[in-house]
Amino acid sequence: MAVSITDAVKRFGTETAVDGISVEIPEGAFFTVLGPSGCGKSTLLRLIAGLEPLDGGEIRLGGATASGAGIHVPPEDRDVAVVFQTYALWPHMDVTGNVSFPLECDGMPRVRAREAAQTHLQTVSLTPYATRKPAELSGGQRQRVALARCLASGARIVLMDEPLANLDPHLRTRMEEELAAFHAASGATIIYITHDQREAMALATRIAVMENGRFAQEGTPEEVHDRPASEHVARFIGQSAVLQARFADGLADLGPAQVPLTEAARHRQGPGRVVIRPADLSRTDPGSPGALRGTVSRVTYRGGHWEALAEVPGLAEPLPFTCARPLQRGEAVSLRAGPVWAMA
Ligand SMILES: Nc1ncnc2c1ncn2[C@@H]1O[C@H](COP(=O)(O)OP(=O)(O)OP(=O)(O)O)[C@@H](O)[C@H]1O
Repeated sequence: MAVSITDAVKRFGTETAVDGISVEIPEGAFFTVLGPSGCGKSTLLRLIAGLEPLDGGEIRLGGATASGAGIHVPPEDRDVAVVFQTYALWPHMDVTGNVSFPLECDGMPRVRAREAAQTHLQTVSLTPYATRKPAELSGGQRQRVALARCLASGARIVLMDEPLANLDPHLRTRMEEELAAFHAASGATIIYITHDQREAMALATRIAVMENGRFAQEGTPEEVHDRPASEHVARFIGQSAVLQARFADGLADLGPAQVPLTEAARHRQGPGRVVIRPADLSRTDPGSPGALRGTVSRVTYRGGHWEALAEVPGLAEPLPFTCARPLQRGEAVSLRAGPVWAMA
């Protein structure tokens, strides 16, 4: 395992920012920690980097204890590089210097360090900017300098704290592709923090959804999206309606209609809740069996398709669905659901 965390605890005064997290992060993973502001994401990253001491538990990097009872390996002695939201570039050095300087500090002769920097700048398509100062670069280019510096460090574990947060949406999408390419080129284990679930889904091989200092769920993007373990996870990842239901014989009785459960949820019996996402809903005839008949309450054009909500009498929340043609508020709509995921 690249990173093994066992019962990690970090307190600030009376507040517990990290509250007993355990996780195994395999070599080469792109591991995303997703959660709302203040849930403890940055603190967890700082613990892994060694920027904060642990109050309890253990962190092992590459099999060796880095933080634990009586042990705290300093950040510079961990095989870890950190990319921050603010890029942390040296303003007085040019792009090449920003990449080569850490290598020189590690004892590499100046000429060799600058040659190595050029190779990494080529990887992130920054060769034409090698002699510019950070102030003469766009946000995306500055972030690429930070990535080149990471590549140069040769660190096997790269920690990224919302590295795209300061970029405009268009550039974010492009940088996501560059991060995926960076991951492939470096083969490093990446631990990536974000509160943007779309970004987490796009990049991660595994996602942990964090809530109040704990991992509410950890798994592949498909697992946390399709089989959320709790209402918090269901609501944090993608659009959904979470509805009370009664389960029997592979069906969820929602009141107005019965809908089929997914294979993995078919064993459920008794009361519980279902998660209905837009992909679970399709238009149907009002008279067809299982039809959920309602009224369109909101319509948003999303370029090529429309996102809408339907209020269905007897359901506590509106159903989110997508449609290929324009709809009107107040229009009658019939939807067929399923198979849908069930929670206890
Ligand atoms: N140095 C500190 N001293 C005191 N409290 C702190 C310190 N660092 C973090 N905290 C508290 O710990 C909690 C978790 O903070 P953290 O920065 O880890 O959250 P986060 O999930 O990264 O939030 P954001 O997405 O807003 O950056 C917060 O309530 C915060 O106020």
